[in-house]
Amino acid sequence: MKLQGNMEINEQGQLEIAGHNLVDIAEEYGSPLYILDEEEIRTNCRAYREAFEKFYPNSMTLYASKAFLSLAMARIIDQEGLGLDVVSGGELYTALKANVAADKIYFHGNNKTLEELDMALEAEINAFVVDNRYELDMLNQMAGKKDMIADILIRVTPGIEAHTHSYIQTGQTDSKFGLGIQNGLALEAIKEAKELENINLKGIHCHIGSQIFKLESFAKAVDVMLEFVEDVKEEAGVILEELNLGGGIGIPYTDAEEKPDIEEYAKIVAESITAKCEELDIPLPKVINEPGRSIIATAGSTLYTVGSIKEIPGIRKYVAVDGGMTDNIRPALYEAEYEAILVNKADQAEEELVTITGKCCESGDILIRDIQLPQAEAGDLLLISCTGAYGYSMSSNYNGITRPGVLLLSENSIDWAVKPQSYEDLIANDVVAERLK
Ligand SMILES: Cc1ncc(COP(=O)(O)O)c(C=O)c1O
Ligand SMILES: N[C@@H](CCCC[NH3+])C(=O)O
Repeated sequence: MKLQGNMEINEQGQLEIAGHNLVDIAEEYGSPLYILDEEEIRTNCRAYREAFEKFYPNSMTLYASKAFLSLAMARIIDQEGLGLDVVSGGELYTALKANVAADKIYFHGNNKTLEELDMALEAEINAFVVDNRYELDMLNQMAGKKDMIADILIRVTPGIEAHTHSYIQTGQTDSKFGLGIQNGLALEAIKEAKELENINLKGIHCHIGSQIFKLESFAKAVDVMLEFVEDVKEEAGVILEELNLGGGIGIPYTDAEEKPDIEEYAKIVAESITAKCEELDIPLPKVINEPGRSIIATAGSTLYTVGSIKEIPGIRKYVAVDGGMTDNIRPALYEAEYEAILVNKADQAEEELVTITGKCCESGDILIRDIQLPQAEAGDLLLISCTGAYGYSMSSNYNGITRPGVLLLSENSIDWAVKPQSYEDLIANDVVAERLK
């Protein structure tokens, strides 16, 4: 397994993160456990900030909260000078509770409820990324009642099919998100927005998908989006000042994948915008980008304890751990691949081929199919790397399994970003049971 962030193998052949021995961490905090390497989060944030400052200063990077959000995470993001993209009342609530300034928050979602729109209006967030005509009308009415003007971007689908798993492609015309450029729906919405009294249209947004390795896909999106900006100017007389290009840079989950470079991404985006604006003779827009995965994925890993081991002669050896699809749904949902290491045998030769399974009652609960590891035994500690994005945030209580805690590690501190759930937490909301006693 490639060592990520501040991982190191110590003299006893055990894995450490930010100088903390994970064997000791498991003893003190138990397993399964999500671990976050704070310095790695900050490094990734800085990489975006510095790259855009260098190549396109009129820009803002928002962290896509859906990848992982907690109060501590929101504070780290804020301290590093990034804004936040939220997609629900819950994420907005967390961001506000963490004291993130409202004008650094953008609100996404294809079906924001009226309560959520109201909450965001009251908070005076920077902008709504309006996904459809219904939302546009509701927002206009609600802002009108409050005597407010809602700043918005309109989410459009540029008709680009990014090279990624179909479940996480979002830029194509046949998508539940946004309004199509090619079929004219986006332009119609813009013409309507222009006429609405309580709406201020600042710009447009697109997100072509997630886990994208080909940086040219973003350049393609820039071209389509700016051609649309030009059309909007001609056809509706509206100057769109803000261009939000979404998130999506991939990260290498396995050694076989190569890391797209954040600086290279910013450079490609900046160069394509500058060239296209010059060609179309339109003003340079303010650029927003919203990375999630590439900020938090490599900073996170999951620590498990090995339990049962079953060998089916001539077929497969299953090594089961004390978590599974409840803490990481991505292998089951997207056939996502991961790498792992035996923490307490980190310097030993990888001598057997095994399959890592979880403990859920599902045959599909396999975390890693076919991985070379040192000889595993019950009680060994297994760490799966790069689980920081969409691990905890997509976790569930299936099979009555409690959500593991998220431990934030830095050189000088260890503390819970989120405490582990208890069995009591599982039944805390079962109110009617009282009557059935
Ligand atoms: C609108 C939007 N912005 C940003 C992101 C973050 O994407 P990623 O985590 O791939 O950077 C997503 C998720 O795919 C998204 O849907
Ligand atoms: N949850 C997805 C990506 C995010 C999709 C959000 N638009 C994943 O784990 O890869």
